[in-house]
Amino acid sequence: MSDQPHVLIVGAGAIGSFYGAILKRAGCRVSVVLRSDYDAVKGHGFRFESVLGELSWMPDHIYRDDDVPQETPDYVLLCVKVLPGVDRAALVRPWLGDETVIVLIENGLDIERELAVAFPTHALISCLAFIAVSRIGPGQIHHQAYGQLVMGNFPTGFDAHCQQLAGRLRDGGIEVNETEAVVGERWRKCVWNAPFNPLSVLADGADTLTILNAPGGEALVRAMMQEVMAVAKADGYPLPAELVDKNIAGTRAMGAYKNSMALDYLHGRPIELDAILGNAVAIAERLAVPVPHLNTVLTALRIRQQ
Ligand SMILES: NC(=O)C1=CN([C@@H]2O[C@H](COP(=O)(O)OP(=O)(O)OC[C@H]3O[C@@H](n4cnc5c(N)ncnc54)[C@H](OP(=O)(O)O)[C@@H]3O)[C@@H](O)[C@H]2O)C=CC1
Ligand SMILES: CC(C)(CO)C(=O)C(=O)O
Repeated sequence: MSDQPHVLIVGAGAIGSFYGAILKRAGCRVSVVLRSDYDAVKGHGFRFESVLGELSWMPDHIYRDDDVPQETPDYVLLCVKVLPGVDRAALVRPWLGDETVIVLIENGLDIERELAVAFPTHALISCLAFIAVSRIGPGQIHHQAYGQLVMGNFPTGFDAHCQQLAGRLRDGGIEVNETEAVVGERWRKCVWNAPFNPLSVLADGADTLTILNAPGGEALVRAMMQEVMAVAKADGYPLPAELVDKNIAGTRAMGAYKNSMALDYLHGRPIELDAILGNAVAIAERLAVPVPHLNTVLTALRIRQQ
């Protein structure tokens, strides 16, 4: 791998263009594959308003979906929404060389398997993003807060590719927490996402405090968190009992917040219901763990989606 790694981002929306900006300022060559934002980014690059200061940047290469790559990337970052009917393996396949490392920065549970099965000889890195960032116009991004990543190889480990990528992200100013058990970290994050993201949609785009302060709201969130923790434990990833209290206190301290699913719903975009809640319920069914609250919320949203 070269001293100046080449990173290609498939799905350079809010998350992809943000971490692309960080890697660019850390000295990587960073290219993107774009659809709707192609003309805007070709014209003026990505424009950022960020709490980290000036992050606007111009990619080294800007491709459309069906272009032929001009150089083989060391890392392909996949940052599309995880939605039914989106063949994520097909999205990355044309851009991979034999040695290219696949990196996922996406929400959800059990979302790595599809890529691991399609590309068994490629190193696969899975990342969880703790950040508030959104695309506010073509090639225009608003980064409101945070930015840290949790990173590890799927299914386990933290290899030299992780070391190199984490080093570059840290050079660019981002905190990266290393994990040898990224699946357990996905469960930990899901304890927060599985109640708050779907409930915000059922509540018509509500923020976190509206959910918690509604009569019975906090009790429902707690019940859903407990159920996710029970499934995680049955799956081999026990989480500390105090995580629920910690999540509630942390969410209250953060103030009113609209998560990524609330924003998708409010903008009329598809929501990642299966990746975040459907997969948790599917694993619960497989492991015979009762999850009545998760099931009810999932079903209510599926009815709504129809
Ligand atoms: N935003 C946030 O604050 C957070 C997001 N996440 C997670 O990160 C992931 C990415 O979310 P986010 O960046 O917000 O989503 P965005 O919708 O902002 O970005 C997704 C991008 O993927 C692009 N895309 C989809 N299909 C293709 C394709 N075939 N070829 C090229 N580009 C494609 C979209 O382009 P187009 O416009 O053409 O559809 C869009 O630019 C999700 O899993 C989300 O849950 C996690 C934590 C926080
Ligand atoms: C954790 C949080 C709330 C933001 O990083 C998220 O995952 C989301 O908005 O879906």
